[in-house]
Amino acid sequence: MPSRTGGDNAYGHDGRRSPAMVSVDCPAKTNLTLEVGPSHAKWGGRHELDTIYCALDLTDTVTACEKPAGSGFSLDLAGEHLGDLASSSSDMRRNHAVLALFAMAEEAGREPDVALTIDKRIPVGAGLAGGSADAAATILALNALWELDWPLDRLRKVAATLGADMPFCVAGGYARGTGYGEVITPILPGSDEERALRDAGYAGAVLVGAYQAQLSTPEVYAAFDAVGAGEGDRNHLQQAAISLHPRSGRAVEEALAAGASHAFVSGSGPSVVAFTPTPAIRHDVLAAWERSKAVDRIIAAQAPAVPTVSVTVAR
Ligand SMILES: C[C@](O)(CO)[C@H](O)COP(=O)(O)OP(=O)(O)OC[C@H]1O[C@@H](n2ccc(N)nc2=O)[C@H](O)[C@@H]1O
Ligand SMILES: Nc1ncnc2c1ncn2[C@@H]1O[C@H](COP(=O)(O)OP(=O)(O)OP(=O)(O)O)[C@@H](O)[C@H]1O
Repeated sequence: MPSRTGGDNAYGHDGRRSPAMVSVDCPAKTNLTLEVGPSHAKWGGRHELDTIYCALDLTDTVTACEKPAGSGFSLDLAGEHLGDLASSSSDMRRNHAVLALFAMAEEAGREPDVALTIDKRIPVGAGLAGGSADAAATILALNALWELDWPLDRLRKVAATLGADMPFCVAGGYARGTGYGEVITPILPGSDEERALRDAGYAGAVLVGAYQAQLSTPEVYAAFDAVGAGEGDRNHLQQAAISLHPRSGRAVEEALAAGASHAFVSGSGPSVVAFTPTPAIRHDVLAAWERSKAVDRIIAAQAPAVPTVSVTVAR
């Protein structure tokens, strides 16, 4: 579940002040397992999935503020690594955060008069669901800004109209995803399944190996249709991603050789995630990647993580 600061009494009932600004830190995701089945026309050609999602505390921050009635939306992007979002041809109206604003406005019967800012830290086009995290953050921010107080299920329904990963990103943590990835069964803290994931080493410190290069998710699924899953791969898209971006394969091998308890291509790639159970192993994975230049950038994170919602009330 998303956590919330600003105090339960800050807004929401008669006599209390309304939110003026809402900021949401939304985690990136990876897939601890990703089984890919056949594609279906009814899902626009998307493939059947059975996956265990895991959120990482590598976050983007989305801030939403009310604008004057009739003034429309605005979007500001900040960050050192904006990938293809930085290009002048990048259309703001196709940004996942803006699509989420439109979807929420329609569902709530409101005008999208909102100023959005995104502080981007999640690498773009990296298999880390950065765009989905921004959309999920926007949905959570508007739920608070507009004092909708919709339950998670309703927020997830809006998210599912926008993309496969988005319903997971709304609450993060660990969860099983089925359907085309949008049917979410949470794996709750303290449950047997959660303990099993932790015992298997899927918790704690991770290193994310990131790249300047992006991979297109549809192209990776198309490559999967051609090459299939690699033998023994828990991520069925790994072989396809590596066929398009061989450096990811080298980074996985080096992390495993350096002692990572798990190392794999994240989702559709090209990023690589390595679980590092001890400081010594973490040091060795870092050293291996730095020496070989198998990745362009190394980001430290923790797993799992949940979104946080911070509300500032009007003065
Ligand atoms: C690779 C993953 O990140 C793993 O969690 C997701 O499956 C992709 O999630 P996403 O980027 O939110 O995907 P969407 O935006 O819904 O779909 C983008 C494209 O990816 C492919 N796609 C996506 C999901 C899915 N179950 N099967 C697919 O084949 C389709 O070509 C689709 O047109
Ligand atoms: N807010 C956003 N952040 C990142 N990418 C965005 C955003 N809005 C639109 N996009 C577009 O979406 C494409 C995929 O970006 P994203 O970072 O979500 O990839 P990804 O992590 O590989 O996605 P996934 O793992 O969910 O398939 C990019 O080419 C980018 O232009």
